[in-house]
Amino acid sequence: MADEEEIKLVETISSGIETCKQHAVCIRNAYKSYGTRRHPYAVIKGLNMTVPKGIIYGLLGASGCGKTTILSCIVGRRNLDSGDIFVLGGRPGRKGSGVPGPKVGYMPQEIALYVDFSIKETFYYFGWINGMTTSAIKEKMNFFLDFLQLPGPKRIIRNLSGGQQRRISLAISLVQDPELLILDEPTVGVDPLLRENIWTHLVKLAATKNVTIILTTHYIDETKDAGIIGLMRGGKFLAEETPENLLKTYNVESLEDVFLKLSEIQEQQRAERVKERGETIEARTETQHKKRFQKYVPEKEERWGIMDYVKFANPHRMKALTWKNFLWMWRNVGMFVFVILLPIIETILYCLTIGPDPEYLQISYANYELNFSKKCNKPPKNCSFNLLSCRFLEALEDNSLDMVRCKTKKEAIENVRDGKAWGAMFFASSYSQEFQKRFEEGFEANDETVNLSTAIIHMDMSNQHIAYMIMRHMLWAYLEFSANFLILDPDFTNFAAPGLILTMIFFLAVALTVGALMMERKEGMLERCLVLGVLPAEILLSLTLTQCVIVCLQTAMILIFSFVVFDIIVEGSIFWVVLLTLLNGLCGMCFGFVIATVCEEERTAVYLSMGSLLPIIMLCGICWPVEGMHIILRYWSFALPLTFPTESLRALMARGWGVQKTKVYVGFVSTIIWTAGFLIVSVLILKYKRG
Ligand SMILES: Nc1ncnc2c1ncn2[C@@H]1O[C@H](COP(=O)(O)OP(=O)(O)OP(=O)(O)O)[C@@H](O)[C@H]1O
Repeated sequence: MADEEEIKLVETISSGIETCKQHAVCIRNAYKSYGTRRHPYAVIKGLNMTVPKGIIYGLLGASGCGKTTILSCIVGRRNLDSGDIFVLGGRPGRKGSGVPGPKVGYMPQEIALYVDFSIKETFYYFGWINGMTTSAIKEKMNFFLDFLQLPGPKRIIRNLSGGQQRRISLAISLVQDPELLILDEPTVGVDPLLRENIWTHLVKLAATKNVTIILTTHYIDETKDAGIIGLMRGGKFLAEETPENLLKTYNVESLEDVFLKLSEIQEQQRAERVKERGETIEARTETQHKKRFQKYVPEKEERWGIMDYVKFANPHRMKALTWKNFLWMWRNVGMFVFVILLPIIETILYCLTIGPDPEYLQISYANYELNFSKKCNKPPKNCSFNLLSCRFLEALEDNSLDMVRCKTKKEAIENVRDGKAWGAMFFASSYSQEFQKRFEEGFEANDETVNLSTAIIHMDMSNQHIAYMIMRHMLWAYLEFSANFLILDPDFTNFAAPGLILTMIFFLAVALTVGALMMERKEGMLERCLVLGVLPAEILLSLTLTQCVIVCLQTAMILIFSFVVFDIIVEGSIFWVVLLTLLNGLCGMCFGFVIATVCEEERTAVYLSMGSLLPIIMLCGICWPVEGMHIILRYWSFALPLTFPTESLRALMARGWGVQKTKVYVGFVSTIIWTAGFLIVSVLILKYKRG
């Protein structure tokens, strides 16, 4: 018996769903909450909504009651926690439903327009997104400019009033003649006469073209012309009726009074239920809903196949998106010139600041072999051959060291203590003589000979880098002086250049894409485009295409300045160097996409991209060889996107290796894997990040 009842219940629900699908929009037992799983905040609580085709549906309710939430579920940008929703016969967001898509015109609450574009450019962009021809768009634009009393088509959106911007937003949602029109507060800030005209136009659209219109408004009485109004309070409808029936049933003068009466009744009922059963109406309905739908077996849905993910890049949408990106760049040309010049400035700064040895570092010395009467003057040039201390000092004296002579050892040490010199050096009075003796006797030389033939050095070690640099310089000078032996200078500029080139390209691309995508999200444009059926992959592809132009220019600038102007060594094929650098720019772009899609706030995105810069520079072997890091960090380092490419570029540039060497091609493979990974993650986040 119980089983029969259950079967009957399931049949009733299934046939109810079939009827539901005939309406333009049909929602049953909808629940939606925000917040966390532990602390949910219910906004929609068991809501039912029926919107027949070809009518105007006024969705009314106090601010914060959940109207926008319902609309975003209808256009497929948010998911219900439970319940059923059908829009134009399908479930929004499901394969083949057509929602999101051009069948739906959506005017969000935010302006959602590119404020740097003109009115005409805005119409063109949205028209092309919807697959319209340019002449059809022009015709529509002229009609709306006249109808909505808008200024000339060349006016820039930024310079229009708030009301004018909203009217353009309204016109844009109507441009493609959608089957379903969703308008979130279309008449805010609009002159009463124009509001009347808008309503007349909407009524005409519904009557003549069978367009279904759902709109929210705070002006209750303007909905007298709506076919049905839904009065929403406490996450559900108080009533869903024609305005005439509501006025008649409750025997009042205005819809405001109907709302007031229904709200009072709802409050009364709530109090009674709590008193009677000790539970709220919502709690009871929610429990019933759960029980009922646990038994309901949902219809089989068509699954998304792999080809559905691959089949993107619709030509008209790609044309519109790419055109929009280039136009946006053109409108912000100053910023983009700066972005292209930035790598040149960075390369120049890098080559001039990192690597070259510090110059004119003062060293005080006391040479007891010479008997100068003047205090602290330079060592004499062309001193006699047998004064070896003098020859050593001559070898030391170049741009790096400034040898300052002192009379006594004490004076030289005091100079170091006072911070006037980085080191003090002394030669005994018999230095040359003892040096020759030591040279002749070799290991046989006694301690006294060794001591007197040694140039003693005291260093100020407060700045280790400078101290080691001076010591290294002295050692070379000594080797040159003693054995005339030439050692190659291990140049830090050339060591760090590959890593720095990749870091510059990578992070400039990150900054560029984070900026572009966050801008789209901030202005509500992303949401608007997604509702029109633009695929996340198309948005990312179009951004990649446009940003690629910038990355190519940046790469050219960096490489020309590094190799041509600053003579950074490049022994290997320049083709592979350029290719690896460009691939890293692409990888940076995709990393930027991940950051921009993960972060809700622009500020968080900036922190995340800046915060990732320093660890990557430190851990990817850019400033210091990976082999010199702590063992744990070494493993961690290999899991970062710039480590292998840096090694690869270093091998190409310094060693002149070809791409067939493992160390080189691993850099390319690693970059490609990271790029694909970042891209997939960002497409998935864009696709599934809904409320
Ligand atoms: N993303 C979100 N995260 C958490 N809470 C949210 C989110 N979006 C909306 N809310 C909350 O849900 C409730 C309903 O919001 P919603 O925007 O749907 O109301 P509304 O009826 O459209 O309001 P208004 O008329 O002022 O636009 C509000 O209390 C709001 O603070």
